[in-house]
Amino acid sequence: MFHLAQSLYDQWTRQEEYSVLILGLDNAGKTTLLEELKSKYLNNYSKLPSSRIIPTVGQNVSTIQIGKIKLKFWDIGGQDALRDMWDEYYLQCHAILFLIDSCDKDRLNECSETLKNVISDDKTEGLPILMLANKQDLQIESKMDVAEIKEVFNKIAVNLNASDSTVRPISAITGEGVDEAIDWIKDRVILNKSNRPPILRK
Ligand SMILES: Nc1nc2c(ncn2[C@@H]2O[C@H](COP(=O)(O)OP(=O)(O)OP(=O)(O)O)[C@@H](O)[C@H]2O)c(=O)[nH]1
Ligand SMILES: [Mg+2]
Repeated sequence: MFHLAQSLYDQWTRQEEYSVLILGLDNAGKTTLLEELKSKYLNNYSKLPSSRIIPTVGQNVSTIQIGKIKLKFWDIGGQDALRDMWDEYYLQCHAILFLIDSCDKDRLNECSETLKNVISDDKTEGLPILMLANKQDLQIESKMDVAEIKEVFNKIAVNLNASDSTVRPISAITGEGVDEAIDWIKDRVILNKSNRPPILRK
């Protein structure tokens, strides 16, 4: 009887945990975004100043609580030589955040080809993909607006049959658009949970 009660209690108190991969070219702002998430959603966390964020070789991981679920973020290095390792994470994740540097027109092609590789991998099939047009706070001439970025990136997602995707503006530095991005991800991983079930944590 005790064991039954214990197992029911365990089931009620367990929380669903979903993994979210943060991908994008080097310099897109992935680690800056993770820092912003930690400072917004973790108690007593002081954000690293931008000057102390260095290019990622490997990964940074952090878990935040959003309502009743946990979102575990994996920020992976985006340098060319590191991108071959991304696919090792695909089967374990529940959603992808793909960051685009809105001010780097010169690398738009490299960026879109990189996204194509991610979406066309069988292991990402059916995953929600949120494309974030980052660095919207910068007021420089070369900045692409969200409509321009949508024009390129929505087409990629549609042509490659990404099941659920959208493009949103964001600034990882000021935090503008971050709550909306998290809401989108939270809703989508829950909607997709029969395809990619969460891990249950005590
Ligand atoms: N103005 C502005 N600068 C940003 C923003 N996000 C990131 N940056 C800057 O962009 C540069 C690269 O940021 P990172 O967070 O290190 O980029 P990353 O995608 O993690 O790069 P890798 O680790 O090499 O893959 C840093 O100088 C950041 O301060 C943003 O929203 N606005
Ligand atoms: Mg980084």
